[in-house]
Amino acid sequence: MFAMGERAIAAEARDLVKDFDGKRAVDGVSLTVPEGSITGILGPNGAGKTTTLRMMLGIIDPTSGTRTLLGHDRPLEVAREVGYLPEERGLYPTMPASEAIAFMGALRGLPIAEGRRRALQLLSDRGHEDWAKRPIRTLSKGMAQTVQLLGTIVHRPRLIVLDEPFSGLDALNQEKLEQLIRDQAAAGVTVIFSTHVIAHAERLCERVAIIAEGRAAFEGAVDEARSRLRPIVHLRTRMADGPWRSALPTSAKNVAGEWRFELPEGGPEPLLKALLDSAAGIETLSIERPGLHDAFIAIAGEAAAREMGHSPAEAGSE
Ligand SMILES: Nc1ncnc2c1ncn2[C@@H]1O[C@H](COP(=O)(O)OP(=O)(O)OP(=O)(O)O)[C@@H](O)[C@H]1O
Repeated sequence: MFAMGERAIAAEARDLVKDFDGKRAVDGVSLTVPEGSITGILGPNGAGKTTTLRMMLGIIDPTSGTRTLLGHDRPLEVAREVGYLPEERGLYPTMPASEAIAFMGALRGLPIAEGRRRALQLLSDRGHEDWAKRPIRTLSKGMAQTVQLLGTIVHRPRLIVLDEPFSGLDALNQEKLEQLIRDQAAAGVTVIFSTHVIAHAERLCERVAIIAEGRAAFEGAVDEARSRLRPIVHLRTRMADGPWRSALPTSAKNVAGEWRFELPEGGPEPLLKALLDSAAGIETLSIERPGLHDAFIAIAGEAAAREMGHSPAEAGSE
């Protein structure tokens, strides 16, 4: 394993390409995942997120490009140290929940007796001890998904890869999942997850890869994506007009009485001085840092953003 600055790298992809039947599904995606970080792969449906994750895990081979997982360039060699929640959820319907968790651990080399012990612990830590004996088919979809998620971490992997883990969960369970992801990262586990909901990535991720039409439009720190955009000024004044207007950039737009514009390079002081000198009467003034959603639009374009479930309301009902 090599380092990025002072940090070890848990996973890395370089120029991954995947063709299916002559059609390019992934077109040169690169990704650097520092150990212990939470990294999001963001993009609309069909962008190539699942295919990228499968290549990184070694489930499929890339047409070209390279990847390393926990220092190995044959990812399956480290399968026991990896947890994977695939997009297609599925557990044996007749298996009791605790058995399903232990079984998933056994598939990754955890002795079944230890798996059973940990399964009960994982369930009771979350107040779900009553689920333990219930066959999967008697659980709701969200409950079954939680069980599958616990099965993904029962063998205490160093790296977990979650494909669209939030979809199918209600708002409360999405929040619990966010906490689980944070707890895992705090314990030193590296987390990679894919999503088409920007809000989850914004709240959780240190780094993101924005994928649109198979290409990585951006890969790096969330802060770096956001800092590509200038802060936005919102201003309301009592006076509709006055000499202060010449301090506004020409691109300023007035939306229902409120001026909106990018903070000029020179910072807010010249504007503030002009407003005060000409007694514009400031009613409201705010300078907002753009969010990841604004950065996503700037990087991947309006069309890709429209395909994403980006509003908080949508994020809650995914
Ligand atoms: N096994 C396959 N054979 C043929 N085409 C495939 C295969 N797997 C994926 N594709 C195609 O590759 C493209 C990217 O799919 P992928 O599942 O990676 O996207 P995604 O971003 O994960 O989207 P979603 O969230 O909808 O799964 C799509 O056009 C898909 O139809």
